[in-house]
Amino acid sequence: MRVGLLTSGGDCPGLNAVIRAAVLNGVKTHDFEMVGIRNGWAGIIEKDVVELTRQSVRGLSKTGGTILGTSRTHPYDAAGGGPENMKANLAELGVDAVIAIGGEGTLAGANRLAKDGLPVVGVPKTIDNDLMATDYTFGFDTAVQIATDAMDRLRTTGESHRRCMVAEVMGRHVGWIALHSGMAAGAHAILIPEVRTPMTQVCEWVRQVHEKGRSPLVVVAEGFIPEGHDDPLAEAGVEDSGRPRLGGIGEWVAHEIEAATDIETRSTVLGHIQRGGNPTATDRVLSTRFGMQAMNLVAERRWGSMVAARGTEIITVPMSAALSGLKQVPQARYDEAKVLFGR
Ligand SMILES: Nc1ncnc2c1ncn2[C@@H]1O[C@H](COP(=O)(O)OP(=O)(O)OP(=O)(O)O)[C@@H](O)[C@H]1O
Ligand SMILES: O=P(O)(O)OC[C@H]1O[C@](O)(CO)[C@@H](O)[C@@H]1O
Ligand SMILES: [Mg+2]
Repeated sequence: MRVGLLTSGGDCPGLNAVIRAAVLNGVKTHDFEMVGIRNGWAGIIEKDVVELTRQSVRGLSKTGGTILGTSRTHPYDAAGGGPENMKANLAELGVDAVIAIGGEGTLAGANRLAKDGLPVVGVPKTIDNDLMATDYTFGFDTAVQIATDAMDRLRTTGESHRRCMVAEVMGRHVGWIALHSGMAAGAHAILIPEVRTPMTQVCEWVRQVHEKGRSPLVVVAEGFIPEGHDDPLAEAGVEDSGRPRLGGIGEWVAHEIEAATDIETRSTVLGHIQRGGNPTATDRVLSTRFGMQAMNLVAERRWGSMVAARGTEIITVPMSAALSGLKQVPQARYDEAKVLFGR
């Protein structure tokens, strides 16, 4: 069999480790030939592929980004897309199966294509960790580690000046990165999209900490919805696809805190730094196990299914299971963290 791999949606540390593991397992266990499909679904539409050999994936698991490139090309709406065109292109390229590595948008497309008769299996990815049907996605641990390191640094400069420091982290719809990095760094308040924490409460926590002679650290997820607003702040506007480009909440929160408490406050946006660079060891292991198992699913012709993590096991679930909603931070997890807020 000749198997194509593609990465689609935002990049994420661990994508290259998935590619390497899938290729090694495909070649060594199943005697498959492997090709990389460039730039997500666009590579099938444009018939843009590259041979992947054992040598070409050597040393990849420790590297960030994706060697295949990525895009947000829509497999149905893009010119030249649609299941019939894509089937014909795969046949022309001699590709018998596709492993699609992506988030909920990519998996929705992959699921639809599988229903329309394309031989596709999925691998879930996102730093946000918001996909249902899997306990964790690779990239999340790396993002949390980067954010925690950054907050440790914010705390030493904050303590020196007795300032309040606000860190804005990624998390479009859910607050997993904010919750875990904030807890790891000993934050005095964590604000997430799932919980409408009032600013009076945040300012109270900040005051309590400052009165004890400490520098308060406030962590806010980019998707946190501030009081008086119906949606998260998107100061950079809206993309062509209609998706808001989030950002600005850290500055908003800092301004509110300073105005209400008179405590000098600074904000930092961690942004794409959280998605760049080498994956942590934990993410390399998860990605490697996902990549190997995805190739086993191809060998079993389990089209429409995807790999997932449950506890310490790698399991197989229907792709539709990842699309039934977002995996939000449960209220109980937020309440648990709240005990640590304030003084
Ligand atoms: N229901 C759908 N059916 C087919 N294609 C879809 C669907 N939803 C989204 N897509 C396509 O998949 C692309 C990838 O989705 P998206 O941009 O949300 O990234 P993702 O894979 O979810 O990763 P992330 O959001 O974590 O960056 C979208 O840009 C869009 O072109
Ligand atoms: O890289 P882009 O297209 O600006 O996307 C940013 C979004 O991607 C993610 O990193 C992952 O979905 C979100 O946390 C963030 O809102
Ligand atoms: Mg998405």
